[in-house]
Amino acid sequence: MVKKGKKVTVIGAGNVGATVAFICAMNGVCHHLVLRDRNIEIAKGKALDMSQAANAARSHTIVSVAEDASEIAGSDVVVITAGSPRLPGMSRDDLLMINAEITKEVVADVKKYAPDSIIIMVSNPLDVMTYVALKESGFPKERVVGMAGILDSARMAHFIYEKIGYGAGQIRASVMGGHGDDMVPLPKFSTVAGVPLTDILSEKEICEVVERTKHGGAEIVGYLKTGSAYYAPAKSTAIMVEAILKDTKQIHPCAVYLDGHYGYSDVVSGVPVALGANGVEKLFEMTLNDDQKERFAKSVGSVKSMIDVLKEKKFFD
Ligand SMILES: NC(=O)C1=CN([C@@H]2O[C@H](COP(=O)(O)OP(=O)(O)OC[C@H]3O[C@@H](n4cnc5c(N)ncnc54)[C@H](O)[C@@H]3O)[C@@H](O)[C@H]2O)C=CC1
Ligand SMILES: O=C([O-])CC(=O)C(=O)O
Repeated sequence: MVKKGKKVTVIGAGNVGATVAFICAMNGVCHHLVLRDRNIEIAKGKALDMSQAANAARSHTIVSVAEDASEIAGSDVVVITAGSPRLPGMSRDDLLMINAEITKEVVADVKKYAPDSIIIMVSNPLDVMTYVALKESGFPKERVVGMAGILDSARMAHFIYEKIGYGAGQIRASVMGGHGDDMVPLPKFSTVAGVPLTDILSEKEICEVVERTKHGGAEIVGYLKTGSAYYAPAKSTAIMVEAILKDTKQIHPCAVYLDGHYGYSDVVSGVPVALGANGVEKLFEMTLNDDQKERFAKSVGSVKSMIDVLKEKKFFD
């Protein structure tokens, strides 16, 4: 009997989505990778190009296009990157209404054709879109998870490296909270090969790293002009896909539904979770000091206020 292979669908074959697909195809993370986009021609061209790259890489991953939504059936993981990116001068929150409508539309297909999948949400504003995906799919909270914390932590690690000039690849930075201007970098939980960051950098240098991390996305938008970052976002997303498909149960910061955790309910925010075959296998509640609690409260509050805007507009009815 032929064993069923792992299937990953990426909805939104733009910069982030296509790069996620490319990384997964090159690394043979799944057997079948499906691209879906409202622009079918672009998706077809990219799928063909990637299929040829997979052959060059001797990867077993088959890349195809779902011209009809029904072709996403049987997906183990669905990555949603459909939506508009921001342009210079915009905040992620400015994408709220346009991307909420797109998310609602594509999640309806996921609910109908891939009801047993795990959704990895990427579109911005990330925490609110993860909430929208959860509510519109009706999936258990463990099967809807947003990508942001791995990216924000990687950015912080890079900025730490730029300050100290050594330890590349050994820096473990920690960021929690929402993926917005109020995100919560945690220098006290960050280390370089186990050496606390607070023993390596001065308070002023740490403040500079924290501020640059908070605006890490905008910095890249400022250079690219026509959209936002995609290499680090795509790699961060592929790490989540792999953790789920390989059932690694490794701990990553991800955006998940809080149900009393850290004292918050009915909201999504970034916290450390173990990812595995069931999606979010475990959520970790870290002991925060007063400053960290205050910053986390502000971040959760920003996400809640956007969810309230959607509720006021009767978006979920
Ligand atoms: N969570 C995070 O850390 C990050 C989130 N993002 C977000 O990811 C999203 C995608 O960014 P990019 O790939 O750079 O944008 P992009 O514009 O390159 O790609 C978006 C794709 O979505 C497609 N699309 C739009 N509506 C659709 C629909 N209804 N059905 C199917 N496909 C649809 C478009 O045709 C396009 O190909 C943006 O919202 C961006 O803000 C980007 C980087 C990091
Ligand atoms: O900055 C943006 O708009 C895209 C994003 O979320 C990021 O790169 O962190």
